[in-house]
Amino acid sequence: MIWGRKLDRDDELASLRELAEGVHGVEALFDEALRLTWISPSIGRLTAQAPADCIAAGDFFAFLLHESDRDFCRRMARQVLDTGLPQDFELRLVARDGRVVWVAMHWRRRAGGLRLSAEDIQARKEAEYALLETVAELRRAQALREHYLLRSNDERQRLSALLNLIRLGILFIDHDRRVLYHNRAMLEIWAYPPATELVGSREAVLKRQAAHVLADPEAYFGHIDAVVGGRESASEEHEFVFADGRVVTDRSAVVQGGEQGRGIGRVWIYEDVSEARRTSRQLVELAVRDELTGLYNRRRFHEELERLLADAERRHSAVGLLAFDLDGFKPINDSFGHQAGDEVLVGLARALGRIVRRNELLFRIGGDEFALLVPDASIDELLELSHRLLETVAASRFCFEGDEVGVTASVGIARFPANARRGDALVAAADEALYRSKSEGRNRATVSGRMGA
Ligand SMILES: Nc1nc2c(ncn2[C@@H]2O[C@H](COP(=O)(O)OP(=O)(O)OP(=O)(O)O)[C@@H](O)[C@H]2O)c(=O)[nH]1
Repeated sequence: MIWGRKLDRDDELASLRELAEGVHGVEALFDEALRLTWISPSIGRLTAQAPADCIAAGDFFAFLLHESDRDFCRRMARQVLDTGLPQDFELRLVARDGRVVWVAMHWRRRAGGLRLSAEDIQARKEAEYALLETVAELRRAQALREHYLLRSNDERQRLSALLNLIRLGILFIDHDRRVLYHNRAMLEIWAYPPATELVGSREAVLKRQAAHVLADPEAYFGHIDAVVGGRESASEEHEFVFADGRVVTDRSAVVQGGEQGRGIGRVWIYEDVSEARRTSRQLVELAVRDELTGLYNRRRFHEELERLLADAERRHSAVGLLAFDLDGFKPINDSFGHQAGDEVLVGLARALGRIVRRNELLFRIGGDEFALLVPDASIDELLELSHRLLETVAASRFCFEGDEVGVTASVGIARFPANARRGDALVAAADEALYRSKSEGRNRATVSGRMGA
């Protein structure tokens, strides 16, 4: 029987060897001390080591296995020896040139030792590594995207807070003429209730509101069509007026970006300039008004004179100039003080303001000198006006320190084009006539005798 068993084992070994020579994977046999007793030639293909060298090395584990896997593999092999239960696991061999080769090992008990079948899984491991690398890459990309998304959300929040604080109205319209963004100031300027949400609304919705609140909606829509239809990427500042009197400006620009740089829409910026316009009007008024009497001053006199003469030249009409100066004004200053003189000037300006017509312009040229410009006036009308003026001045009475005082005026009359064709010559002609009134006794009007030149 013993012989018979030995014969069986030898036969088995022989046939196993024969089989193993031809198979692709590695087959190996170990004795009870875990010494390698035989290994198939295919180990050469895997590790470039000859079977005889593997056996001669003594310690299979130290000779062929990756350093990190040796202890584990020894432990498992011993376990198979002890328990008789087969074990499958994957680990790394190290080839002669130092290359690492992954193999799937199958250890099982056999009479007198262990049998190992190992299969090359390097290609699968590489595929797995590549897959893991791709997954890791994807995760990194996703993490990066999430990071940027978070940052862009933060950025958007910051921008939106900023845009809601500024006083400029901002409206962003996309290519389909829908609202993409607006800030709070835009709602205020266009008189929407504060919580109105316009994002997604069509331009037609905005036009309905505009028709409601603008002084001249049609003119404004014409402007919008011209800007949008024009080729300009940025529009000039345009001023328009609301029905409630507010003055607003708009500007717009195409926002670049999107596919092939065709622009992603148009941004409109609105500014309520009512206050600024009011202030600049007031400043202009201040510059052309006499501070004491509130009448137009010398500067405005010259502007209006030139304007009226140009107009009369075009229309072949006349312009009358009444230059007048108070008589006996200085003694009021001297007797009752400058303040009293001021009151006389203010009182007379008020009284004279009541006798001039809408188209006649009254000026304080300086000191106690005044002027009246009268468009389209005949000489008779100018004389008649001069007498009313003289009467008004003479009839004005003032009371200082219990004394009633008054002044008179001397008037010089000149006409365009009869006495002069230019502004400075007309002023000189009127002054000349005024001087004559003074020298001939005051409180009178004299018509210029100059010939127009
Ligand atoms: N209170 C006051 N006096 C002024 C002002 N501007 C000029 N005057 C004074 O007005 C006076 C003008 O002088 P005149 O024209 O010689 O005075 P007048 O007494 O009317 O003399 P005639 O024109 O020759 O009749 C001067 O005493 C100036 O100081 C002003 O704004 N307020």
